[in-house]
Amino acid sequence: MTVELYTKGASVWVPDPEAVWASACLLQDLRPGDGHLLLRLGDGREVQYPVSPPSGLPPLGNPDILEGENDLTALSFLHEPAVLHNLRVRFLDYSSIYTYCGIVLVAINPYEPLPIYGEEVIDAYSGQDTADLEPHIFSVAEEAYRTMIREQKNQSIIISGESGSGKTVSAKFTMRYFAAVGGASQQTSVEERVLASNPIMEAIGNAKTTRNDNSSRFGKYIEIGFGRHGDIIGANMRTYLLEKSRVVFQAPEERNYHIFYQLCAGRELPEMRALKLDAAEQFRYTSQGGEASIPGTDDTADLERTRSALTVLGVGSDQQMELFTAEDRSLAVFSKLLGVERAQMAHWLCHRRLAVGAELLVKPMSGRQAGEARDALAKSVYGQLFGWIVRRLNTALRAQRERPRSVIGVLDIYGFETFDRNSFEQFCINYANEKLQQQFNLVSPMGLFVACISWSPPREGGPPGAAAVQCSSWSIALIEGPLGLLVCPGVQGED
Ligand SMILES: Nc1ncnc2c1ncn2[C@@H]1O[C@H](COP(=O)(O)OP(=O)(O)OP(=O)(O)O)[C@@H](O)[C@H]1O
Repeated sequence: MTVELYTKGASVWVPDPEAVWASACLLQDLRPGDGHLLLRLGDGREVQYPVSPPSGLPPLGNPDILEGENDLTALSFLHEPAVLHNLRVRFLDYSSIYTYCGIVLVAINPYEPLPIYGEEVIDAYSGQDTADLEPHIFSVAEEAYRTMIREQKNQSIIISGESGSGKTVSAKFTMRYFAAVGGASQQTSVEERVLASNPIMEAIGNAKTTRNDNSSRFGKYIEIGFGRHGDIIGANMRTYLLEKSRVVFQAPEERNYHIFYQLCAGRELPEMRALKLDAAEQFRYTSQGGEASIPGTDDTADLERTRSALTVLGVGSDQQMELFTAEDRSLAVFSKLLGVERAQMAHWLCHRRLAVGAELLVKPMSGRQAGEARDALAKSVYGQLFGWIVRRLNTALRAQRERPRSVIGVLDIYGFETFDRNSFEQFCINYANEKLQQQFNLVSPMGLFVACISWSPPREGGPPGAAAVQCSSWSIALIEGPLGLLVCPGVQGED
């Protein structure tokens, strides 16, 4: 900070226990040798604020004319209070959840449906220069689409943020956008199939956590393939790091994967009776979290949604039943469903084989060891099923007529709940450079970034987003180079 800027009338930000940062006005110039600033706070109080120039000075406020700027990089002073204040003004005063930060789009989770994703909005962004339009997730999608068409180069959109911040919803909106702008020229059902993959992946890979009722418990990278006319001709999905431990253990107030509750809820349907299921409360693997149902969620209706999406993707009802017949609490039913002899299953769940020299010994396991073996089997079966479904979806989504000319990849990545500047930079290095470039083999790995932000947990009854821009534990990562500045939530905490 330049000491000369601390003149009478200038505004500064000072730490505040309530509001995190409070604006204050300088009542006199800072003179050489001064050990404090004379400030007037927002409530009218005059205070002497200790300083130690040149480095120990409070951050300067931006000129009023820049209040609510739609691009953070346009601010004269870019620091934590300036960023938080600007996002807060945009969110609370302008009802804008989106703000640019150079090539990064910052998205605040509104936690309520907004009327800003309809077809008329897609039309407004389609074919437009995004610099002329308000920040929006569609502007990121449009930018990727236009650049891909113009430069015939693959593009990528990286969506990151903490759990519950809105990554999956943002990724879905980008796909909806591509389906709308890339589907009109040819009457193809590819875009329908791309969208149909969402409910299926949510059923088998999402679960209720204490932070998010519909939390994706796996990383997802979806590549949409476009033909020479810019139309969607196929898609491919890669998943990684599925949280398999959830299959056998859930923390209080959390659930196992949605599909289990959907199947239990639909157990009375004629076609489901063969599964011989009970209520979810009756099974160890679906009841450890306590509450088996989620207010506002109808598991039976969701089962229908999952099944019709499977049908759209060409998984017939017989095959669907094969998928669902994976587990049951009763050994007899379980063995029958898996097609394994019951006595053998019982034996090998309770015994293990040891090689001692040239001899093979069969030893009984303790109760704990047998429980662990059962859990390991359950996790493995679920992991295999998950992989099978992803492969099956990819077959249904694969481009049929021609090889895609170019692709847009959307990476929806979770698990950075406590990332600070260093770990975020590490994330960028790992995912933006190495993984995207080498593993995903993208031509243009430094794509567009969407940073989703929210507060955690959402505050009941509070004004949406208010806490988001006040949370003291947030950190700001200043990333040099093409990323510009990214605002990311720091460790969990409420104001
Ligand atoms: N743009 C939005 N408009 C309305 N509601 C939203 C929006 N984004 C997120 N939400 C709400 O927030 C919830 C959590 O969002 P989402 O599931 O996308 O988070 P996430 O970052 O993918 O979390 P996780 O990492 O746990 O999967 C959604 O179920 C939805 O209710």
